[in-house]
Amino acid sequence: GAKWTYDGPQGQDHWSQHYPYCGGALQSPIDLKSDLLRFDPTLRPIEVQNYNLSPNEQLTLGNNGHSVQLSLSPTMSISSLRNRYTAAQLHFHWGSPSRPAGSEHTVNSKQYAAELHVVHYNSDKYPNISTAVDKSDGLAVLGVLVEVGMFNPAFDHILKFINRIIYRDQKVKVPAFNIRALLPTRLDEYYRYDGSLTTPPCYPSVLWTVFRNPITVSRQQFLTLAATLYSSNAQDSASMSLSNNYRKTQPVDNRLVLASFKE
Ligand SMILES: NS(=O)(=O)c1cc(-c2ccccc2)cc(-c2ccccc2)c1
Ligand SMILES: [Zn+2]
Repeated sequence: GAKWTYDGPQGQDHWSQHYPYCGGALQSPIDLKSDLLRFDPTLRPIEVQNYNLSPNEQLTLGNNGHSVQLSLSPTMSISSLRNRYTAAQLHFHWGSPSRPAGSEHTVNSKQYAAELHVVHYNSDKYPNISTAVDKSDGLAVLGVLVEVGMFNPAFDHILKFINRIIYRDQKVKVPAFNIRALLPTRLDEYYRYDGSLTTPPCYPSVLWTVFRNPITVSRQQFLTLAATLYSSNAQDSASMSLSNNYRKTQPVDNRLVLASFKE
């Protein structure tokens, strides 16, 4: 589709001109405000299957100009939802080297340094992700807030290859690793709401699960993520840094935002 950016003339305030859903209802991300939350005791712990991939398996790490994304094995899934959701890819959103605040979801207006999204599609109902992406029960995304703190060994399985994909459309095969290690320890504490893709075409097709507890990466790891990639391709004369690739929080309107835990 038409190229879109996070800032400038094709920036997020203009997305709806080419992508009408971006100006519609059920948009993501949102601010997860305590006084909005409703505790729901029926929300079960998230159960993932086969996230512990073998290093003999290879995944594709790529720079799509808007984020760094890692393809995932179709043996991976979420098994605790009404339907089975099969993993497709994971990617990140982050701030900039000078401003480590680039998460998409915020908690009581606090913006974290970055956010990890693990994208799954409803494989009980749809044959592949392309048919699922615009269906109201099509996608389930696990959101993980990222803050700067302790070094994260799992995150380094991605970072050590990032200088191979500095330009848009560059890809590299990397050994798989335990993707579960990128999630927080507790999968029983999370926020849950109906939302959308946070990038164009902004389809309102995502069952969002944002874990309460952030993961940490070291300051050096954050700087590597935020300062290495370009959104421009190798041929472009003017290189554009890939940073601040987060959408601003959207109106909650009359949506229910559930929490699996009591504050
Ligand atoms: N942020 S997100 O989770 O809502 C998201 C989901 C998917 C997505 C991916 C596969 C199938 C279906 C949806 C793609 C992106 C994306 C990010 C950067 C550039 C382009 C697209 C972002
Ligand atoms: Zn995302």
